Amino acid sequence: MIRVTCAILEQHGRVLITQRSEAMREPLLWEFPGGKLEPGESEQECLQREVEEELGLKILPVTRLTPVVHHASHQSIELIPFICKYEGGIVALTEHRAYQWAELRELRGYDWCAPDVPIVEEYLNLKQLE
Ligand SMILES: Nc1nc2c([nH]c(=O)n2[C@H]2C[C@H](O)[C@@H](COP(=O)(O)OP(=O)(O)OP(=O)(O)O)O2)c(=O)[nH]1
Repeated sequence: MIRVTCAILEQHGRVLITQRSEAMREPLLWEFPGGKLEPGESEQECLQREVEEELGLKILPVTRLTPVVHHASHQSIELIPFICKYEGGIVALTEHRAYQWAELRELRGYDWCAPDVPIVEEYLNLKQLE
């Protein structure tokens, strides 16, 4: 099982979401930035490293939400979400096709990677936007 962390990065009541590029697996779907856990790394360290690599941003993971296990034909992943605070930097995309600071009420309208769907629901539930 591949373990992947992802950041629900909040700022000014919006959340940063990223669109996977044509070159990535799951092309053009939306996700929360993050990536695979490396040996010896904590989940929070992984997230800080990945968001710095992918977006050039400093973040602080604050609240861990419920991990989602997803079985696809070629692999199984455990996607581990954290609500995160922005700490610094300006967005500079290195891998993704696009990003959006999405309003919470718009979040359900994006074409998400399958494992992200329950995470969006848990997050909106937490924010009382059912
Ligand atoms: N980062 C991220 N990956 C996600 C999400 N939802 C989801 O299904 N995934 C999947 C897509 C990929 O199969 C896997 C993460 O791989 P990745 O390619 O983004 O991570 P990485 O940068 O560490 O990997 P690599 O390209 O170096 O091999 O998890 C999500 O919200 N964020």
